[in-house]
Amino acid sequence: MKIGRLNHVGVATPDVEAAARTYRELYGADEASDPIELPKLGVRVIFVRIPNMQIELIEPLGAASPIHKFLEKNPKGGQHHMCFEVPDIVAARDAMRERGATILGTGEPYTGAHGVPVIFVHPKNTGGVLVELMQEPEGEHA
Ligand SMILES: CC[C@H](C(=O)O)C(=O)SCCNC(=O)CCNC(=O)[C@H](O)C(C)(C)COP(=O)(O)OP(=O)(O)OC[C@H]1O[C@@H](n2cnc3c(N)ncnc32)[C@H](O)[C@@H]1OP(=O)(O)O
Ligand SMILES: [Co+2]
Repeated sequence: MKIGRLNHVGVATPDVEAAARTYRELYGADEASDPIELPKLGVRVIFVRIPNMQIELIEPLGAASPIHKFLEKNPKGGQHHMCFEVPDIVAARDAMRERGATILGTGEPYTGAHGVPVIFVHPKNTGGVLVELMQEPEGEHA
């Protein structure tokens, strides 16, 4: 198993609309989704679409949000994770385990913000970088 395309970089922020405005006004990145609330995932998201990848702006949603603590430590926000596509998320999870990595949560892939299954690998396994792996969307390389 080897990781594929960088699908998105996750950026945590206290305010996804304000952050999207910055990417539009400072960098001309003017293709962005409306805010999307994902209560089961504990985040509110705006996708800023740039060529070949996205910036996933995420703000906490609900008391149990997984990014609360991150924003306590980084009140203005910051780079949060990188997400790579894999052809088979279950095979990828198994390979990560075989290679000694810690899969976060229950260890089972679950549906992420793109409607496909994802897993997260603990930052300690990647030199302090939180890595998300996501099932390659259907027809990606059609
Ligand atoms: C899934 C929907 C969407 C998508 O793309 O589909 C998203 O990507 S939503 C993104 C938000 N969801 C997640 O991040 C889920 C996985 N994350 C987690 O389970 C937690 O955030 C976790 C365990 C990575 C950290 O949780 P927390 O900060 O509450 O726990 P700790 O303080 O114990 O952290 C342990 C250790 O990790 C360091 N840390 C925390 N967050 C990050 C980060 N984003 N990047 C790098 N390192 C991080 C933290 O500082 C601790 O380090 P230590 O040296 O032990 O103090
Ligand atoms: Co993500």
